[in-house]
Amino acid sequence: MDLCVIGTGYVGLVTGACFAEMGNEVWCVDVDAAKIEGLKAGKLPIYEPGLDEIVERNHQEGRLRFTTDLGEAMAECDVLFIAVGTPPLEDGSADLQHVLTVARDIGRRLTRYSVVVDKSTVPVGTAERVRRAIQAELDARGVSIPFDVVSNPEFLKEGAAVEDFMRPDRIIVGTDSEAARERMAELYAPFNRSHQRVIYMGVRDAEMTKYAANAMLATKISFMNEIAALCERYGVDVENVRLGIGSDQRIGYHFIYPGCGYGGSCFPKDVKALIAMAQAAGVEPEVLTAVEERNAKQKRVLEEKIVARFGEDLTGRTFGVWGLAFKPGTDDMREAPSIPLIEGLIQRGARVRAYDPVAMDNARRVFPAQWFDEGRLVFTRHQYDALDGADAMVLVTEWKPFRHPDFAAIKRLLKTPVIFDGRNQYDPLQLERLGIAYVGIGRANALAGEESRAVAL
Ligand SMILES: NC(=O)c1ccc[n+]([C@@H]2O[C@H](COP(=O)([O-])OP(=O)(O)OC[C@H]3O[C@@H](n4cnc5c(N)ncnc54)[C@H](O)[C@@H]3O)[C@@H](O)[C@H]2O)c1
Ligand SMILES: O=c1ccn([C@@H]2O[C@H](COP(=O)(O)OP(=O)(O)O[C@H]3O[C@H](CO)[C@@H](O)[C@H](O)[C@H]3O)[C@@H](O)[C@H]2O)c(=O)[nH]1
Repeated sequence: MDLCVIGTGYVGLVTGACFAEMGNEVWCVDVDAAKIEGLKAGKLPIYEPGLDEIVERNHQEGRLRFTTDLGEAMAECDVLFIAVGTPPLEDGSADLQHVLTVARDIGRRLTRYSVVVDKSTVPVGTAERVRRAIQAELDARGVSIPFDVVSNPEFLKEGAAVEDFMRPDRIIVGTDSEAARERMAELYAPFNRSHQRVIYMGVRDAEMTKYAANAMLATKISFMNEIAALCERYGVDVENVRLGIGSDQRIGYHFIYPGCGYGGSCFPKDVKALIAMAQAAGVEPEVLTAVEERNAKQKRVLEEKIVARFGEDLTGRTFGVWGLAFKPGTDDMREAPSIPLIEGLIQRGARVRAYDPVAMDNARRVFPAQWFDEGRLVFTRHQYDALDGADAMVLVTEWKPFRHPDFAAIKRLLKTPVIFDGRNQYDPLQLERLGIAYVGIGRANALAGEESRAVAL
């Protein structure tokens, strides 16, 4: 099939590349000329494991093409994916300006029956707004061309995007049109070889399904982070509790890892957008608000633990931070817990030395240039350089090379052997034996103070 994917970010590029890999002819369109030029020259705008290989192969073989000219792409395609960003507005609701701009652009160029597929995460009712925006342009042109708008939300995770796209748990297709359903069935047929993965439903049902999925996952994480806080007060190791409850199939092991808060471009914004949708509909979003508040607190937890140990004023202290990206496997810094942590430490007078395997270029744009100029924030070439002379190590993102490090080297490099483990990667007892103080999230010794013992007794 001939497809056009509009928006060449994390979702658009993966969608385009994976459909091309399945033998389709794909045009990827973006307004960002530098991104498109880079892609034409074989330079990927994002880090995503395995993506470079399929982009390169399909580009070379002519199935995957890049352009800033939507008209050029639409001349050959009649399935048009919208995969542009839907960032939060001030009030938390989703900003649909890019989606609606694309809809108008499509309406100005439509020449034959086409299926417009909304892959961006959008509030219930957006497909209808997209339909109206396209129709308004057709009316302005004085032409009558049939088209359908389908909701096909994306569920890929960054860091595993290609794998998730190629082997999805499910593919949600929201449409009331038989013609559109047939096109989507044909397009997704290669992904259904082992079993049927497509779930058909109404357009509005599909739009809500995406938000409900992300909100449920965020709820599991915030719930677990609250349990972790309780565990600390009662001298309980939350890691044992996690294993204990995860073994119940009704709960499961996924998304119950406590940590220093969820980040990324999806959970924070989608929970906020769902809260805004609830408020607009007169439904009190009690659970969602709590999920959001717990996460905001959780992003301050590492700083609080550092302050509990070193005091409010961190002048003269240096902290070695491992991991900047919001999760391993990506260079995405959107809503990363490392941001408030580093800002908090530097504002308290500390210096920070940080290392991330792939996100340092993006992270450099997040923090004030002055901090780098003054040496208050240094990005190092190697993970161990970040710890050289630091008062403590802080693990924020659990990249694989951080999971089983050389603790003897860590102890040698640190001024005081203390590890703040924001992802509960390490064994507190092992570190204790090595003479390294350990502070995790919800671990039995996390407070290591009288307060925790007092409550436990
Ligand atoms: N990132 C994820 O893991 C993920 C997963 C599932 C769903 N989503 C959803 O998918 C959507 C896209 O997310 P993303 O992370 O890929 O965003 P992104 O910011 O990485 O990419 C969006 C791209 O759209 C381009 N764009 C903006 N306006 C355009 C226009 N008028 N015409 C053509 N291109 C335009 C931008 O230049 C950018 O390259 C969002 O709604 C998001 O919530 C994201
Ligand atoms: O048990 C867990 C699992 C995740 N996280 C954190 O949650 C955030 C999000 O992680 P993850 O869901 O793996 O990455 P995303 O790429 O943001 O993917 C989510 O958001 C996408 C965009 O909507 C959806 O498509 C995916 O299905 C959904 O998992 C990260 O900060 C993780 O560190 C935890 O703290 N504990």
